Amino acid sequence: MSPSIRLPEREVVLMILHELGIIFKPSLVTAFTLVILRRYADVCIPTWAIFGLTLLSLPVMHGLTVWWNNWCIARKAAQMGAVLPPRIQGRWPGGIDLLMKLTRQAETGFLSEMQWGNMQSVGRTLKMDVLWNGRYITSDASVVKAILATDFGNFVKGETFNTSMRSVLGTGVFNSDGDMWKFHRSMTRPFFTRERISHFDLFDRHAEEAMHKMKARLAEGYAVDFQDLIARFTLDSATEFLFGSCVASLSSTLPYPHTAPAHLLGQQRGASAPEAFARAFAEAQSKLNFRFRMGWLWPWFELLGSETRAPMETVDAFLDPILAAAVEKAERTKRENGGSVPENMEEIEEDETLLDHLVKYTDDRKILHDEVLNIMIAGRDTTAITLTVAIYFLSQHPEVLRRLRQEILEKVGPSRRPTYEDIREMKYLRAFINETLRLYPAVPWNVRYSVNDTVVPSPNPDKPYFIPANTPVVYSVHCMHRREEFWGPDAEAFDPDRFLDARAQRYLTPNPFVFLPFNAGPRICLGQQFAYNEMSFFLVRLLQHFDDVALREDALPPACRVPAAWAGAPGRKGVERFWPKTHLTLYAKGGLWVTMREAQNAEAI
Ligand code: HEM
Repeated sequence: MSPSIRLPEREVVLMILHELGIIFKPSLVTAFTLVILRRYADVCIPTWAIFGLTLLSLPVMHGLTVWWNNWCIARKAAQMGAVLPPRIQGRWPGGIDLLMKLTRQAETGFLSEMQWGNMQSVGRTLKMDVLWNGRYITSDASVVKAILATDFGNFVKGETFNTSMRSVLGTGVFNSDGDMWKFHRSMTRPFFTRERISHFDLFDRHAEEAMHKMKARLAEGYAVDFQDLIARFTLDSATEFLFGSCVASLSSTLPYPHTAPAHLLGQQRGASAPEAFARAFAEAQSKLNFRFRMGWLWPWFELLGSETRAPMETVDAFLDPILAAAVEKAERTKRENGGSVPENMEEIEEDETLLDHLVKYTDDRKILHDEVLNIMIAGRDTTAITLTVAIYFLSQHPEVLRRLRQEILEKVGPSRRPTYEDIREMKYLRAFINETLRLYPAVPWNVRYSVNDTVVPSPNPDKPYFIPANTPVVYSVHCMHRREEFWGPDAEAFDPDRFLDARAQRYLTPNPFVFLPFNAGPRICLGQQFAYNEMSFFLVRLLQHFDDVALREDALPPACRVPAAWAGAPGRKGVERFWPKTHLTLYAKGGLWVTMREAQNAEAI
């Protein structure tokens, strides 16, 4: 067989057969019934009529099924004393125009723009019918609270989500439910103790290298793509934290802006293994996002082979030797100990990495692979994009930068390494990070599937919204974080003080579910404290070295610049100078190119 021929994955074939079965079942039943009637009941039906009725049965039965389903839903809602949320319907059959609009918006629009518009016009929770399938969409904190916490058992990631994500996430913690999820979570949780997550040596080495790299490039007279730089920092930190050996992505050449001379741009061509890994990782996540948007239709786009296979081959080529070495090391240790396994698996030795820890639980390469990859996705891109947006905000708000530096210099001074206690006491720093996470949460959109028929709060306390079993409920933390009723009339403004002044007591304290960058309930982010420490540490180090940040839009390729037509649009769309996009996590289109000024005299701010 020629290597260029791509065949569909077995899973994709099965899904398509299943869908074909659903679509053509009415026609098959009609044809079968008519043939039986003609043959055995002597009913005179000409062949052309059998063909015609079989064809006609397709739209008729489909229409009847949709009508019947809607009728059942309305009846069950009434029985439960509930109502249905407002509905967004397309003009074309099956809401295909909505799907096209969603796709176009994802490509050319501002983050969440279409759904934000829908929610502003019909309400915080709505139902959208795409391809004859209803999905609920919400930015209501009380609904999100029900999904994630109070009615946790009734909302799962679900089989549909699991299947579409499996070729990348496997059955790791992000992509499993029930016992498998509990197993992943319980074997990973002990690793995130305070002692572990405040080992700052690791961050310090990589942060110093990142500063050094940045200074060298700035000295050459070029802007730096901070998104790329920080992704290397988090990749090196994550691999060292997870595997005990870092991939040294910071050691290879940083990208030059597209305007640099050809000989410099040429240096970037052959990507190093870590770079290839990072790129493949991002590509695989983009494919997953596409699948999610397409709903049940996605397998049809992968008839010629899985879209994630190529990027995952690159990812696995990078991961597999690391996993093999860890399993081998664990087996060696076991042999040296006369074949015994540690008695208390929760006990973690001083120099133990997460992978060393995981191999105590299992030597199943697939489980190890999935778990490590999930933690990489969970921990690396989220932290990197939050720091990227943080730097963007520093470039736009010099007064915030000045206050932040002041706090850093007062607390830590111009060169000392910050400690865990320093970071805990730096209130403005925490408020700054929170405000960044509020306006641009790293996971802006998420989804859960209902297990049983259920209800969630609506604006009318006497009439909750009904949600039928097995329905996707898509929740947007990004939209929730911008709602005026949850954050006040200045919800769209960037202002870290809202976490420190009376606004915190007024809005956040009585309703903590309005701020959920790390999720909530039993599936709350395991790495939250690790992330705060890593991000705080990096920001302290950065502002000890630099005292000014300037955004360099001229270094962005023109296609990645914010469209001129957005100027003056309502909300953040009208003011933003970077283009926020999302696959599983958020990213800045084309990167975030900046120049920074080295601090000459840190005491003189
Ligand atoms: C700014 C940084 C971070 C943000 C905004 C963030 C956000 C989130 C969110 C929203 C979820 C829920 C996903 C879902 O259930 O669908 C999550 C889960 C998770 N996060 Fe984080 N995260 C961050 C950093 C980290 C780090 C550094 C690690 C580990 C090194 C980590 C480990 C995890 C894990 C293991 C889960 C899965 C929890 C579960 O499903 O039980 N995260 N995170």
